[in-house]
Amino acid sequence: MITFDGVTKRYADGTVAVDDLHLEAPTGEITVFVGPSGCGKTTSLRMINRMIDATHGTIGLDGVDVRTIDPPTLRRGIGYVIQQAGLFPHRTIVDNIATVPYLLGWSRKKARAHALELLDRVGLAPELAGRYPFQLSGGQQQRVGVARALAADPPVLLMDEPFSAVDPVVRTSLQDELLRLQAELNKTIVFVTHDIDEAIKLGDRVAVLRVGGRLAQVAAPAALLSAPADEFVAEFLGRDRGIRRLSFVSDASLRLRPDLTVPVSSPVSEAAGRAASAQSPWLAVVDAGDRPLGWVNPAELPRDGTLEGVRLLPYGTFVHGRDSLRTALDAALLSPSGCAIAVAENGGAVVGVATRESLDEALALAASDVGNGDPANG
Ligand SMILES: Nc1ncnc2c1ncn2[C@@H]1O[C@H](COP(=O)(O)OP(=O)(O)OP(=O)(O)O)[C@@H](O)[C@H]1O
Repeated sequence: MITFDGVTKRYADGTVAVDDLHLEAPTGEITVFVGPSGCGKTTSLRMINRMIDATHGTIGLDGVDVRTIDPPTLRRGIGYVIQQAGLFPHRTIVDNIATVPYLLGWSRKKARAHALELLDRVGLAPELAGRYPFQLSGGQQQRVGVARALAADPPVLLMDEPFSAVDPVVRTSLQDELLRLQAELNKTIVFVTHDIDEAIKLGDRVAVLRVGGRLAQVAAPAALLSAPADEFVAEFLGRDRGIRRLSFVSDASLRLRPDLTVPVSSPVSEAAGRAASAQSPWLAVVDAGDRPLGWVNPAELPRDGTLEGVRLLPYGTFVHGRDSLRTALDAALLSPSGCAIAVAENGGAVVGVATRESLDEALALAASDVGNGDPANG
C-alpha cells in the first residue's frame, strides 16, 4: 500500500503544489487523483517514485519511507506511464517494451520473448513488434507504453493522464483494456486524470483535489456520486451525477415479469389473450431460442395469422445479474413500451421483463440509499 502522510510540496519559487496530503492507495486497487488543472496531481504522483521529493511529510511504500530507498531501486518496482506514451523514437516497439528487462540484465532473447508476450497482452498484433513508434497510431503507442511499464512486473504502476491524447473511442477501449488487465494482474495503480468520468470508471477509490493541492474528498465512486463532501466536489462531478450513480446500483432490486413474452410463432389472437390476462398492453416477442425480437401491442393488430411478419417495435436489453440499474433504465428508454428486457449472460435468452413499475420501485429504493455510508471514506 502507498501512504501519503502529511505530504507537502513547495517548489523553489514558493508555489505550494501539494498541501498536507493524507491518503492511502491500497494494494491491488486503482486509486485515481482527479481535479482541475494545477491542483497538484502530477506532483503528487511523481513524489511516489521520487522524480520529485516532498518538502514535508512522508510517502510510504508498504510501510517504508520512499526517501530511504535510492531512486533507481525504487523505480524498478514502479512502472510509469505518461501521456503520449513517451516511447523512445529510435527503438523498435519490441525494444521499447524490453527497455527495463535489458537494464535489469536479462538476456536479449528472454527480454524480447517477454516483450512479445506483453504486446499480445495489451491487445497488439505481433507484426507491430519490428516497427518504430512513429509507425503506430496514438492508441497503439499508448498500449505499448502500458506494456513497457509492465515489463519488469512491478507491483506498482503510476499512470499520468495516459489516455488523454487519444480520441474518445480509442480512449474507451484503452480504459476497458486497463480494467481487463487489472482484473488479471491486481497491481497497485495510481492514476492521474482531469476527466471525472474516467476517474469514476477506473477508480476503486477516487481522490478529488482542489487547486492549492488540498484533498477535497476521497471515496469509492458510488459514494462520491451519492454524497459529495462539498459544493466543489459536487460541481466537479457534474450535473447528472444522480443518473451516473445508477451505474453502481445492481439490477438485483428489479422485479422481473417472466409472463410478458410470447413466441413469434404464436397466433395473434393467442398473444392478445396473453396480454389481456397479464394486464399489460405490451409483450416481448421471442424467437425459438427465447431471444428477443421486439415488442408488440397485440390489441393494435388484426386478429388473423401469427406474429411472424408483424412489424415489431424496437427494444433494449440488459444482462440479468451483471448490468447496472442505469443500463436497465437505458434499455427501457430505447423502447416505446417503456420496459426493459432482461437477458441471460450466456445465450441471450429472455429472463423476464422489467416494467415501468418495477423500474420505478428500483429507482425509489436506490434513491433511499443516498446519503447512507460515510462520505469521507466511501
Ligand atoms: N517545477 C515547478 N516549479 C514551480 N511550480 C511548479 C513546478 N511544477 C509544477 N508547479 C506548479 O504546481 C502546481 C501543481 O502542478 P501539477 O503539475 O502537479 O498540477 P496538475 O494537477 O498535474 O495539473 P495539470 O492537470 O494541468 O497537469 C501548479 O500551480 C504548477 O504551476
